[in-house]
Amino acid sequence: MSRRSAGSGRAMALSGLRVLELAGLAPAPLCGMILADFGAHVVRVDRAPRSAVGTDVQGRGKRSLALDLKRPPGAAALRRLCGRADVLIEPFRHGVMEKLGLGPEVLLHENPRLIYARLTGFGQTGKYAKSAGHDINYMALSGVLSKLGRKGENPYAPLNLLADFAGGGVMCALGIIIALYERTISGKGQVVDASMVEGLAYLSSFLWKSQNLGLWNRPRGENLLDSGAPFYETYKTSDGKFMAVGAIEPQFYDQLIKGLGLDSNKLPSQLSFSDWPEMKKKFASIFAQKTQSEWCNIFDGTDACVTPVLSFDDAPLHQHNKQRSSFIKNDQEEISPRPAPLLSRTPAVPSFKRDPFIGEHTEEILLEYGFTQQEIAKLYSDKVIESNKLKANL
Ligand SMILES: C[C@H](CCC[C@H](C)C(=O)SCCNC(=O)CCNC(=O)[C@H](O)C(C)(C)COP(=O)(O)OP(=O)(O)OC[C@H]1O[C@@H](n2cnc3c(N)ncnc32)[C@H](O)[C@@H]1OP(=O)(O)O)[C@H]1CC[C@H]2[C@@H]3[C@H](O)C[C@@H]4C[C@H](O)CC[C@]4(C)[C@H]3C[C@H](O)[C@]12C
Repeated sequence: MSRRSAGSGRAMALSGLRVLELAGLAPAPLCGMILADFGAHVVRVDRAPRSAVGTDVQGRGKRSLALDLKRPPGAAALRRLCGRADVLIEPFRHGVMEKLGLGPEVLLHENPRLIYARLTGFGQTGKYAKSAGHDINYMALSGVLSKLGRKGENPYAPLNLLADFAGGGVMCALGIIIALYERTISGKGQVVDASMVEGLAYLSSFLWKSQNLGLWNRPRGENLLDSGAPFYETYKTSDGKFMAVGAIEPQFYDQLIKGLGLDSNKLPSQLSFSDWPEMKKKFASIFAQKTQSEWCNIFDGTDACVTPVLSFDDAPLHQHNKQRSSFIKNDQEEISPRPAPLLSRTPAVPSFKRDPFIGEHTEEILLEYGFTQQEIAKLYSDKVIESNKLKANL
């Protein structure tokens, strides 16, 4: 397969890599989208019979094949596809793939080079391996949720960003890349058991390993980085917007104090925990006196570590983000973040086309993977695959 991405003419880091992503909820689609953004040929294997609408809003750069895995010819078709793929991403709880006869021992036996990535909440073993769950449950089990939240309040889940996407989608992509690198040496594939509980726990290594520093020994919401400190907080401005303050180091804290028009000689020391609640009130009353843009005029260009809290409407329009083209607009005028990180020679070149409809590429994918027209016709007549050309052409 070409080392160049279709349409862009530029080489991408993962060009030529064949990925099969079994359609799932949120984390696996992100994992597949990252690989696609960096040049992999990602096929999303959707369910047939297909539902009226898909749930994948992260289908950028992917193609869709609609296949009924519950029927033996459908499972057999996936086995054949896996025979020619580099990576399989499966997002079901433990046991589902085995029940379909598509467990790792089967697929790796047929293609020993396959990277079989299993992206789950609880992992492949253990008491909860077969239990349903969502981001908040995985966060809870990792220990991390207990650290999140304001003083006196219940633990608070910051959307489904941490377990689903950081500990799940991104960690799984990392596992796949590590396994692919190792395959260049051994020639062998392997199973990646990507548990979101463990992915997030690993991500929180800093919290675990800094416990002896005394950074977290106060109750939730009363520590340095968990909204306890006045210099690591958000503050409302006079126009109802917010500023984010992260002035941790003394030299940056001094600049914060200066920008707020305060005299450091008349204030308690920065790390006087008992004064933090009062200092917060003081900072809040000062921030409330000016608009967000007035505060930006004061703090931009300083090292006070003060930035505006931007809405989704405002973030793409901010001068800094515009200067780096940090957000992109696709052919449907939808705005989303540009893939990160930026690679100097082989950056990601995200697709600007709309996401695929379920089953839009069924036939072309099967042909590409070596199925004959007769075999495809049989799969159609057996109702094992579906095509969605009509909708795609509307
Ligand atoms: C954004 C919303 C999603 C929120 C995410 C949430 C916060 C999360 O945490 S996601 C992470 C969930 N956990 C995991 O992924 C861990 C691993 N997986 C699991 O544990 C489980 O899969 C499960 C618990 C998540 C689900 O369990 P379930 O019992 O359903 O599934 P499994 O046991 O795994 O088994 C799967 C079965 O399916 C069969 N299968 C699979 N593929 C095929 C196939 N090709 N053919 C045939 N059969 C197949 C398989 O064999 C298994 O069968 P058995 O059970 O018999 O063994 C979004 C949630 C809803 C979205 C909205 C909605 O969709 C409507 C709109 C749609 C529109 O397009 C977009 C807007 C929407 C409003 C949409 C918006 C968002 O996407 C949502 C809100």
